[in-house]
This record gives sequence, structure tokens and C-alpha cells, in this order.
Amino acid sequence: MRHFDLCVIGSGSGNSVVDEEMDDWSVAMVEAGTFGGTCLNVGCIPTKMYVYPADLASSPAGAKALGVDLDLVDVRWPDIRDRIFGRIDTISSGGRDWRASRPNMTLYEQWGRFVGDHELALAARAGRPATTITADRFVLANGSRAVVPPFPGLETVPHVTSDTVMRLPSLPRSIVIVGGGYIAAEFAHVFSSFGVRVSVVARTPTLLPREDAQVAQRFTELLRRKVEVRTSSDVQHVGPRASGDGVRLSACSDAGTEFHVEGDLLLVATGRVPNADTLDLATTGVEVDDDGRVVVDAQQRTAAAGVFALGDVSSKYQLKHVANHEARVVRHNLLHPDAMVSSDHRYVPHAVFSDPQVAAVGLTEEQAKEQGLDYAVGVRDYGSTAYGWAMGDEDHFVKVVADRRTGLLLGAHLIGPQASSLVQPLVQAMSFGVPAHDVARGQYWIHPAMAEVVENALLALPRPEGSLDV
Ligand SMILES: Cc1cc2nc3c(=O)[nH]c(=O)nc-3n(C[C@H](O)[C@H](O)[C@H](O)COP(=O)(O)OP(=O)(O)OC[C@H]3O[C@@H](n4cnc5c(N)ncnc54)[C@H](O)[C@@H]3O)c2cc1C
Ligand SMILES: NC(=O)c1ccc[n+]([C@@H]2O[C@H](COP(=O)([O-])OP(=O)(O)OC[C@H]3O[C@@H](n4cnc5c(N)ncnc54)[C@H](O)[C@@H]3O)[C@@H](O)[C@H]2O)c1
Repeated sequence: MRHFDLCVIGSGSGNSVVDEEMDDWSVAMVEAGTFGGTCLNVGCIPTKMYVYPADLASSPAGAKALGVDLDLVDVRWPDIRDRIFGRIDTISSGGRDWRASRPNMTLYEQWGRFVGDHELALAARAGRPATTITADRFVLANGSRAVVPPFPGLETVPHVTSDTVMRLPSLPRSIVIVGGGYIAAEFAHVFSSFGVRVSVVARTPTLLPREDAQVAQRFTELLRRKVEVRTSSDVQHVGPRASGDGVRLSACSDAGTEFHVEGDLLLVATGRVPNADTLDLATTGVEVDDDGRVVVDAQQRTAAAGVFALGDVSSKYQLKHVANHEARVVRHNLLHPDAMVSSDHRYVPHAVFSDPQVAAVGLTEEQAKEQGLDYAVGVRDYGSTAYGWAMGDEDHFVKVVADRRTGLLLGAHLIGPQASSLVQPLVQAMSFGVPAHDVARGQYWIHPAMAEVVENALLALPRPEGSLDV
């Protein structure tokens, strides 16, 4: 049985755990799927590479009101798809080949599961025999997978998840999306912008239900202008349309009304679960919580000595920037066991790349209220700033929540163009403990840039006693 200094399961953020400082370690990397993991192959990167052309394709609608008449002539789905995967597949295979060529590294492209303490069985797979390896240290970086609820009739209709929808041979004429979270919001934008008729069915009263309520409400209203959105609705049954093809989804609203939506294809976007259950962890001492996540401490250590975990398999965030941060912490802690560092999950931002974009960090107003905090809120519309006038914006806003006593930000919630970038100075302020008024008045804000809406939302908070408005 071959023994290694380190074994990493999963080549997503797990891949970045191993660097040149480990050149004198023997390392096994185990990857059963496509090298590079979710973000590169079926997640963040290809979705955003679809969102950008979707933003272009949807621009005629906004341009008309500004006196510019544009026509969308065509959306060449095969060209869009092939540009994206022509780029991504090359990065994945290049990364794989580089890793496999490292003298201290053995890449096992096989499915791994534990059969004992620090002992991993690798299943046989096309030309690769079954084997078992051991290692002094393990990193569990094996991610999460899409959940497909057992909707009655699902097996009778063409359905996809985010894993498969991006490689469709052609654009459907219509699509039904079940779910109201990130993936539903992003693909509703992509497909509707490409001219596909989209119906979204969500069981919550708004889409993006974890956002600040004002943002979730506004997002739902705005998406409704472009696509059919059915909220507070439970899926009852799916089956083919009367014509025998496609999808007819039957659902029931909270008010008890039954309805049907139809499309060529069904996209199931109902969340992701950690892959901890697929590792047979019972023999290892690694603990798993009630939500199926590997339990880690602040240093990313599991309950089993020498076994670390990172990313979606152990993190409630399911975000790539969190997985990457945790990978850096794990790398440091593997290399410096006597001087370990902790992960910093204080101010984790996120963004939804839909139309409009949504971005946030910290507490929602509802959470601040629930926690009994003495808080103040500042809200400013994009349309109240010069750049907002330029865009003719009437729909979008920035909202900040701050501690009334200290003036420190508790949260920030943005809905509108470039929200994913505009949120960054607010993440910075929270991370470095700069009070809201100092962020607004302690630096220049370029006029008349879009970022002035952030400045103005900060200035809409009550001014701290004794501060000068200069
Ligand atoms: C459609 C979509 C869009 C997204 N967009 C964003 C975004 O814009 N921004 C953002 O921050 N996050 C986004 N995410 C989330 C982000 O992709 C994940 O949080 C991140 O990729 C998780 O990284 P990871 O290293 O934990 O897991 P992964 O990258 O999933 O890596 C795990 C790897 O382990 C392998 N594996 C699993 N089990 C085994 C086993 N037993 N044996 C061998 N190999 C195994 C898998 O094949 C996989 O390659 C998106 C996710 C999806 C699905
Ligand atoms: N921009 C980004 O950062 C980004 C983009 C896409 C995905 N992601 C990550 O991927 C993860 C998965 O995305 P997602 O959109 O699938 O998950 P999500 O958790 O954002 O949303 C899941 C949705 O499915 C609904 N749902 C769950 N079970 C259901 C059921 N049985 N019937 C009907 N509806 C049901 C939920 O109410 C929710 O609206 C996210 O948690 C996110 O972390 C991130």
C-alpha cells in the first residue's frame, strides 16, 4: 500500500493547497471528476462567461429610453458555448497535466472513500486499477453537489441542473426553472436575455429570500418584468406537455391555487449539499453536522488528527472566495503546525450576477432587528446620483446598516448595475473597522462615478456627534 505525506481529495480549491513549499512532500491528489472542480468547470467562471453576453444581449431594452435604438439580431448559442468551454476546458486540462507532471505528486483520477483511519480506497476506473493509499495528513476538499428533489414525474421529462445546462446543444425556446436562489436568478437572466421564454417557480414569497427583505422584494419585482415568476409555490408534478415533448409543471400556490407552466426544458436549481456523505467517514473520526457538513474548527481541522477540510464540504457559505481563503489557511497550517492561523469568516460578501446584480455583506436589517441591535439605516437610489441620471436609473438602490453608537457598518445591500464591484469598499470598511462616516468623508469619491451612490448611502446615516461635514 502506497503511503504519502499528504493526500488532497478534490482538485477545486484543494488544488491550491499544494505549492512549491511542499516540493519535498509526497502528495496524492484524488479527483474523480473534471480537474479544477466546480467553479472552473461548471460554476462561477462559465456562468459569468454566459452572464456577460447576456448583459450585452439585454442592452437594447435599456438603450431605447435613452434615445438609442438597438436591435438584437441574433444570439449564436453554439459560438457562445464554444468560446466559453474552449477557454475553460483548456485551463482544466493544462492544470491537470501540470499537476500530473510534478515529480512529488501522484494524481489519482478515481473515486476515493475511506476504509480506515487515514486509509483511502480508490475505485477502479477505465485503465486505472483499484488501489488503497494511506497518508499522514488528509485535506477533504471534495465540495458539494446539486440537489434534485424527487418531484413526481421528473424521470419523464427533459431536465438539467447547473452541471449540464451550460453545454446544451442548442438554445431551447422556453425553459422552466425551479428554485429561487442564486442559480435560478442568474440563469433566468441569461436565458431571458437570449430570447428564451423563462418561467421561474419558487416556493418562497420572494426570490433570493436570504437577502435583505427590501432587496429581495425589489429583485423579484424587477425580474418579473422580464420573466414569469411564480413565488410561494410548491411543485406538485411534472410531465410532458400535451404534445408529448417538453415539460408541463403543475404547482400549487400557498393560497391554494393550482397552476401549470410549460417549457421545452426543466432546470432544477434547488440548492447544493456537501459531499461529506460520499466519503464513508465513519471509520475516520471526522464529525459531520446535522446539515451534512464536515465539522471544522477555526483552523480548518476536523475532529480526526491530521485531517483538514475546506470549501463546500465543510463551509456554510458555498462560495469560491471562501473556499480559496480556507485553502490558504489549510496550506499554512499544514506547513506550520506549531503556528496555525484561523479562517476569517467575519465579513463574507456575496454577489448574484443576474439583472439586476445583487451584492451584500454582513447583517440584513431584519437580522440587526432580531439581534436587538441599536442600528440606523441609510438608503440611496442610483437615480439620486449623477451617474444614475446618465443611466436613467429608476429601479436600483444601495442600503447600509450601521451601529448607531459606534457608526461602524453592520451590513450593506446593493441592487443594481455593478453591485458586485460597488460593494467592495464597504467590505473593506467592515474588515478594517472604519466607521461609515469616515469611509464617506475620509477619502475622495470620484465625481460623477457610479460609486457616488455608495458615498451617498453612507452619508444618509445619522452623522456622528461632533463630526464635521467636510
Ligand atoms: C452554477 C454555479 C455558479 C457558481 N457561481 C459562483 C460565483 O459566482 N461566485 C462564488 O463565489 N461561488 C460560486 N459558486 C460556488 C463555487 O463554485 C463553490 O463554492 C466552489 O467551487 C467550491 O469549491 P470546493 O473546492 O469546495 O469544491 P469543488 O470545486 O466542487 O471541488 C470538489 C472536487 O472534488 C471532487 N470529488 C468529490 N468527491 C470525490 C471523491 N470521493 N473522490 C474524488 N474526488 C471527489 C469533485 O469531482 C470536485 O472536482 C457557484 C456554484 C455553481 C454550481
Ligand atoms: N454568484 C454566486 O456566488 C453563485 C452563483 C450560483 C451558485 N452559487 C452557489 O451555489 C449554491 C447553489 O445554488 P442554488 O441556487 O442551487 O441554491 P440556493 O440555496 O441559492 O437556492 C436554492 C433554492 O431552491 C429552493 N428549493 C430548495 N428545495 C426545494 C424544493 N424541494 N422545491 C422547490 N424549491 C426548492 C430554495 O427555496 C431556494 O430558493 C448556492 O448556495 C451558492 O452558494 C453561487
